[in-house]
Amino acid sequence: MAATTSTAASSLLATKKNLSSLSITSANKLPAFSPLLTSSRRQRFIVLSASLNSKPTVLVAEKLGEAGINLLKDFANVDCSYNLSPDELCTKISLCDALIVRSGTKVSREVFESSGGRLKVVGRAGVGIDNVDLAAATEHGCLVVNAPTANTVAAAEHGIALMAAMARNVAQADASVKAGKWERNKYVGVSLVGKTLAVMGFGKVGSEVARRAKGLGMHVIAHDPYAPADRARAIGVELVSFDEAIATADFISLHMPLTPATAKILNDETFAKMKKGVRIVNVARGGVIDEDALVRALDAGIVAQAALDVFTVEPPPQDSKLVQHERVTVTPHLGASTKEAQEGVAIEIAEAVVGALKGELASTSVNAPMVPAEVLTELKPFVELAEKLGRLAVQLVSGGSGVKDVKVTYASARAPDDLDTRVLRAMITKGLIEPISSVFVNLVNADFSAKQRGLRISEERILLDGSPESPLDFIQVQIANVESKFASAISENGEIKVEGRVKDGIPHLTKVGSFEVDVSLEGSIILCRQVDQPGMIGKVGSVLGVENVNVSFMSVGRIAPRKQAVMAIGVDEQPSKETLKKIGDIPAIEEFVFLKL
Ligand SMILES: NC(=O)c1ccc[n+]([C@@H]2O[C@H](COP(=O)([O-])OP(=O)(O)OC[C@H]3O[C@@H](n4cnc5c(N)ncnc54)[C@H](O)[C@@H]3O)[C@@H](O)[C@H]2O)c1
Ligand SMILES: O=C(O)[C@H](O)COP(=O)(O)O
Repeated sequence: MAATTSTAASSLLATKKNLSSLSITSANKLPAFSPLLTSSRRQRFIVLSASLNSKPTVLVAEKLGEAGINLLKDFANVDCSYNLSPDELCTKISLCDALIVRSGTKVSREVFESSGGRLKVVGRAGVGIDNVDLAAATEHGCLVVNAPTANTVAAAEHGIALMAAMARNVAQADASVKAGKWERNKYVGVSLVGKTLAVMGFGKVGSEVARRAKGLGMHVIAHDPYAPADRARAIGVELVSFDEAIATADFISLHMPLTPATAKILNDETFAKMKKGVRIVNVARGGVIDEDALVRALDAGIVAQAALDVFTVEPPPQDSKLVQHERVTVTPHLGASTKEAQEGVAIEIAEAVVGALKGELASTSVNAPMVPAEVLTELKPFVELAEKLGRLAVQLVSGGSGVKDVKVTYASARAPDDLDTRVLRAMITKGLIEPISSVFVNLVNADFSAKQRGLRISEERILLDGSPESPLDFIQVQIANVESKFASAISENGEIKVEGRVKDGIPHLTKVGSFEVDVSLEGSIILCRQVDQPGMIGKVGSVLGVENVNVSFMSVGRIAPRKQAVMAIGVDEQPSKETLKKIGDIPAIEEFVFLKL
């Protein structure tokens, strides 16, 4: 199934190469982008199985709830292979369309490279995606989705459980009783009520921890540079600076993602700023704490106790000083491990992966724009228009011109923040790149692919008066600093210009250079410039008719009667080279180009 005939939504992720430029002047000289992508980075196209009759294959590399597995099986071949070594994963992946992991599998660049372009989606059955090389996924056009909500409560409950257990020495006392001791004085704890808890990272888990801690009578403050103050206020939590949070807290609970900015955010320097006797809970990621520094802070008495569910290396070495420390309570990354959370996560991720394999946009995508379904439905014909304008524009460029600067103009009566153009830009990029390279472009890798080629795409809005019922009036694509194989496509300002609109749900080409035309963007198009005179439509039409090429649409745009005109002819079939030559031989035809959509 060609991308041009797939649904708009499926063409966003499932894409098909469509090498298509053909012109009598330079049939094989395609315009070069600069710098060119090295061939090793080029990707093969895969048609997702929804458009073929075979089922896709999903590799489930870590234990997933049964409900999720069943959902996957309805749509795909499911290979549950746990505990694969990195090499085994790389070997298997070339046979898989999707991969589902939890936190225990490293989805490295090698995995994407080994997939040979077949892997279309990685599903992280949980929140943290620090085990997935997102940059590599994006470069390979592989969508990454996660299951961000189903384990929130489980993680928050585990954080609270660890905090309470730590404060009352539950784990240590349990071990002591089981060892035959009865040490009531040794395990006197501290109370939670009235204590200050600093929640570091006020996202989904952090907010739920804060809510519960307030219920326990704690004074809760939070630090999160990106959290809205009104959400914190609504829960009765004050947002404070990092330094204030760590300096005033009796308990610090970590709930931020592991990123370059948060790695080892608790270290010697920051421990030194804490209140003596502070207690630390970590159900986020081990890497946010410098674990050696934590041992030093425990030994120095700065940190009274720590309760840890996560570690820099999992499982941690058995002789880890931190794990063995008598004032440290540990669990083996159990935050998300409740029956309820695991069923929820399994369903959430299975639905996201199946949706992505069907070419739908995922609402939990991590490396692609998340566009609500209703917005996408409204944009659907414009998505198609955008890709086709990109395809047409680039095919008008003379070979060797080096496409670098593309300006896209959206004319709309909608307010700028009421029109999400990310999908449109991605589709224009796809249209610009695919006809002249072997790279496939989708919503995930469009910006990356453009950047790789030094292709600068600038966007501009024209705000129109009137009713904003339709999201867009027209889209214009201009390519600057290039020569055209069809000189009439160059507008007054010296740029290749094509413009299109959606009419009755169908994308139309409405302007080429300075010439107004009107041809529906279906099939392919022949553009001819001729001297405006009677009989031209008939002459070209009869050449095509003799060759059994069906004309779907014809439109003539002219500057003035009997002067130059551009004729746009929509054709269902691709005319042979001989047919195109016969059109070129018609005396009044000054130039023409065949463009494949
Ligand atoms: N132990 C487990 O089994 C378990 C279970 C669920 C989640 N988690 C982990 O918990 C963490 C939070 O998960 P979530 O679902 O709440 O994610 P989330 O994205 O909803 O929240 C993370 C919050 O951290 C904030 N943040 C980012 N950088 C920060 C910084 N430098 N300082 C302070 N805050 C910062 C973000 O603004 C966001 O509000 C993640 O690391 C996740 O992987 C662990
Ligand atoms: O980020 C998460 O969702 C948690 O750390 C859970 O990880 P898990 O799926 O490996 O239990």
